[in-house]
Amino acid sequence: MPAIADAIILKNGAKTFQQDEDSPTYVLKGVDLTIEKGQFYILLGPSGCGKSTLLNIIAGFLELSEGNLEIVTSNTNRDGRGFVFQSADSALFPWLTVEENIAFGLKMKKVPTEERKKIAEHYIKLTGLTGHAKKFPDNLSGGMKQRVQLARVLANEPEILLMDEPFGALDAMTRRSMQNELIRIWRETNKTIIFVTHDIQEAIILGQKIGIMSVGPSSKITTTYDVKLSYPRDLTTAEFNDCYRRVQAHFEDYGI
Ligand SMILES: Nc1ncnc2c1ncn2[C@@H]1O[C@H](COP(=O)(O)OP(=O)(O)OP(=O)(O)O)[C@@H](O)[C@H]1O
Repeated sequence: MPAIADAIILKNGAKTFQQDEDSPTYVLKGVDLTIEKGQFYILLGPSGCGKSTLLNIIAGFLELSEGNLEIVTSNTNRDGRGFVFQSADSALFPWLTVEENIAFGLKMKKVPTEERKKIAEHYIKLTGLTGHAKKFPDNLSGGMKQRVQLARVLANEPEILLMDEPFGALDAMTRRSMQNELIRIWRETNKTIIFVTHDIQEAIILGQKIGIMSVGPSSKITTTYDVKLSYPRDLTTAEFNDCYRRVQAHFEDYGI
């Protein structure tokens, strides 16, 4: 048995949305991907290349047109995967408080009230929401709303977190602090994370491994890049800049 188990293995994955079988347009084609358990993996690529499509396939929201996807979790249903959307506004229920939003999935699973409360409290603390439990989403900042969304996903105890540009709509300072928070939470929970972004700096701040996608159509992961820098990562160092240049060079090869 390998020391580190694989969590996600995709072989020769392809996706086409076109119904016309004679001339299918492939959004994704020939995608190979292996993500280890506990790894922080970044899917990095230009706008429209198919990052969200690939993440949605891994989430089980979309079917592959070709290829084979293996998700290895001890949980056999979709609960093994938790999805954090780009917009917390559309993901949260505005008529529920922070703690009710976080406990919502548990309520649906008929977890007893006391246990629900305990679990919600734990994730409120973990995501830095202490003191905000009784507030409604409309009374929270964008960063706080994303914390609630993350807490709600974590409360369902997924082994794999799938995050689709979750900080894309935040201002630069909030975004930086959320990146730091996410690294802390990842290290405390040992989750496998797949994080989609088109921002090279964000990819290097967060990821252990970066899967670089080519421009679509027929996009695939052309290169994987191991980021060897220790956490927390310092953007001002020569090592960080060197890493940035190397990743950027992959895109320059494609004229982006
Ligand atoms: N349901 C769909 N039906 C038809 N085409 C789709 C559908 N979903 C996505 N596409 C197309 O697939 C391509 C990839 O879209 P996708 O949203 O996955 O890219 P992305 O890399 O996540 O983009 P962005 O960074 O802008 O969010 C786009 O050309 C898009 O128009």
